[in-house]
Amino acid sequence: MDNSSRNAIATAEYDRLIARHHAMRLRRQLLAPAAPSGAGPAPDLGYGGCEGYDGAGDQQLIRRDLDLVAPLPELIDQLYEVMFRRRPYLRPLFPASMEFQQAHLERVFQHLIDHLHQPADLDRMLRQLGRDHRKLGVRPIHYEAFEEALCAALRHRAGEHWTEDLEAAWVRMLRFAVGAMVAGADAALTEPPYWHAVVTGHERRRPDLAVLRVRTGEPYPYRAGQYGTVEHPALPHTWRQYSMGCAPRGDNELEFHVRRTGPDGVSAALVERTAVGDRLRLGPPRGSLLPDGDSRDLLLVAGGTGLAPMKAIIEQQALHRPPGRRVHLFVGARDRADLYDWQSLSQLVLHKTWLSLTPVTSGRLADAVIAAGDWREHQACLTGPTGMVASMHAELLSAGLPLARIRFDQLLSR
Ligand SMILES: NC(=O)C1=CN([C@@H]2O[C@H](COP(=O)(O)OP(=O)(O)OC[C@H]3O[C@@H](n4cnc5c(N)ncnc54)[C@H](O)[C@@H]3O)[C@@H](O)[C@H]2O)C=CC1
Repeated sequence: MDNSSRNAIATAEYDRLIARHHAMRLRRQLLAPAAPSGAGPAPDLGYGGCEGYDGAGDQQLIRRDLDLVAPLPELIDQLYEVMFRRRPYLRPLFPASMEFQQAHLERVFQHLIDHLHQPADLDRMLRQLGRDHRKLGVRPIHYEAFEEALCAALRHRAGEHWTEDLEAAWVRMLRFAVGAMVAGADAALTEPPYWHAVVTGHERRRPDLAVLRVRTGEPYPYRAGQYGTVEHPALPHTWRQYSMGCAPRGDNELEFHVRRTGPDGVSAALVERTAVGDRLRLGPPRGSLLPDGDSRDLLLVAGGTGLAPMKAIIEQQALHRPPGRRVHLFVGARDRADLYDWQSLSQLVLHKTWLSLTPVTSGRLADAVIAAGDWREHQACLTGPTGMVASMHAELLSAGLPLARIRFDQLLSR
């Protein structure tokens, strides 16, 4: 059997699994006593929200003994090895190549450990993650398998230095995270776990870059500046994040800007092996680049395909903009030819006195932004390569912009 038939069978099986979950979800909903929408934590896990959880205490314990179990990539490697050995039936829920999955989990663990003293912020992020995990067919039982494998991996790595205290702190952190994820998944019961989409446009703007338009069957409920995950039929169970490059529209059409990062993978498939009429699946929207209820002037700094969410934000501002707000967009590109969306940006900027657009195609993007003005009273949003976001972040902080007013998507940067 060739790869594409195998993939087709795997996808069909997966679709059947998801359909079963849909049916169970519906049944639960019909049988459940009326609950307010967005309600509640999963009662079976007894998740009572983040109140009462001493995240700062666990953070201290975990950090104190982190060397015993570090480096994280090896801990995670062992965790998956144990999990798939003990429960091989879980393997098909994961992509063929585990490399990205492992790196993603490493970022999640690191983010958890770094922010455990702020459980309320984590709670919000984890609920979104739980909502997102519905597309994978993840059930609470899978989290048990994960916890069992994590404990085995921790013990193995710490060896004779293992202590009950250390394991207990990790387990509390994990259960807090799982509780929030299950609560997030349950609160999203009324929406599909993923959306079907058909490609309606595919423009190869650079040898390694395409701008795609897709149309979802059901409305895709996102806000400008958010991102979603995309699965290509050639790579089942492999989901990659891309920001939506237009504001929500009535016709359910979305835009994605995709640069190929390597020879294989979802980005390469989307750039090189995708055509109008192809079908994709989208996971639920995530991210909170643009804060609600703020009317300050906006400083938007985008590097490369980081332009996509900024374009969505500008389109949104053109529709609903707090009175008097000005918006400054800086776009960094490797060179002029790499300003792949220039035509559309120039159109967007026409007749908008509140919007200014500055391309930066030589020198450091951060230097150009800092030299161009006083940003201390602005709300800043940063998107693009991790190094660019990090340097822009540091420069804006030292130029006097408060930390709370510099936004970027932490788990998005590679
Ligand atoms: N919402 C978001 O935060 C989004 C983030 N992205 C990320 O943006 C990146 C875009 O990649 P490309 O289009 O290939 O960008 P690119 O490599 O073409 O870089 C774009 C700009 O960033 C600057 N830059 C690149 N690396 C830098 C570094 N280490 N330090 C300072 N400046 C740097 C370049 O000089 C250039 O001006 C990807 O990593 C993607 O994951 C993409 C879309 C949305």
